[in-house]
Amino acid sequence: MRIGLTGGIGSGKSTVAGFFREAGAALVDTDAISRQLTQAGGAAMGAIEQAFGAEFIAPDGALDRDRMRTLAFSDPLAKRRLEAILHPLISETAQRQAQQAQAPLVVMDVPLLVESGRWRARVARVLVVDCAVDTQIARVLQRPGWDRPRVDGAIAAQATRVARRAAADVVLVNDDLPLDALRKEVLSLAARWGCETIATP
Ligand SMILES: CC(C)(COP(=O)(O)OP(=O)(O)OC[C@H]1O[C@@H](n2cnc3c(N)ncnc32)[C@H](O)[C@@H]1O)[C@@H](O)C(=O)NCCC(=O)NCCS
Ligand SMILES: Nc1ncnc2c1ncn2[C@@H]1O[C@H](COP(=O)(O)OP(=O)(O)OP(=O)(O)O)[C@@H](O)[C@H]1O
Repeated sequence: MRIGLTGGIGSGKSTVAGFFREAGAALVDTDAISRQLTQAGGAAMGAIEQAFGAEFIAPDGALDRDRMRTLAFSDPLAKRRLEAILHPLISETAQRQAQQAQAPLVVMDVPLLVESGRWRARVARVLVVDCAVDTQIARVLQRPGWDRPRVDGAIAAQATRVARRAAADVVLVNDDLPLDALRKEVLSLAARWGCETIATP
């Protein structure tokens, strides 16, 4: 069974994905695919340099993520140009990884599942990790390279909580939830969706 895992920036998707992996699910992580495509020599780098110029390439040949983050989360047109390059490549790679996965449950971690029309038909269920915007902001501000305007820009560029929850088959509320309680909820979902949990939930 294939499920889509989504949520706003900093909601806790990667944390939830890690618990699914613990339960024996295979993970397809579109953020990780995007980072591979934009490493030095990555399949998207030629088109990115052509579209944005050499100043967006770091000295090691990878995408200059700090510079692109600043641009993409303040300039919607630039973000769309970047997505036009990356999304078809991310989509193709994610489909291939999902087809090759052997596990009974395949979890596709797609931050933009609700925003982009292409994912819903590919998954049997949509699991949304939801939390308050203030929680998202506090979590993302802990990361190096992020400041308040960038966090606000990223949140504004994503679906609203209401839209995301409307697209959900299951919502995991991840505000003030101890990690162990979150883990238990994920292990029981994994069991429901076909994983024999290896740990006692
Ligand atoms: C703008 C970039 C360079 C910022 O890089 P950075 O290392 O800071 O972030 P990272 O890639 O780890 O993403 C972190 C989070 O940002 C949010 N985010 C990323 N891309 C987007 C986007 N196009 N629109 C809205 N939010 C986004 C997601 O919540 C994601 O989980 C990078 O996110 C990027 O290349 N984005 C375009 C590709 C994309 O749309 N990826 C989403 C996977 S479908
Ligand atoms: N229930 C929780 N209790 C404590 N900390 C949490 C909880 N859930 C998530 N976090 C922390 O919040 C931060 C963001 O979580 P995570 O990286 O899983 O979010 P994400 O949705 O994958 O983010 P992004 O959209 O940027 O990829 C991490 O440092 C994580 O450890």
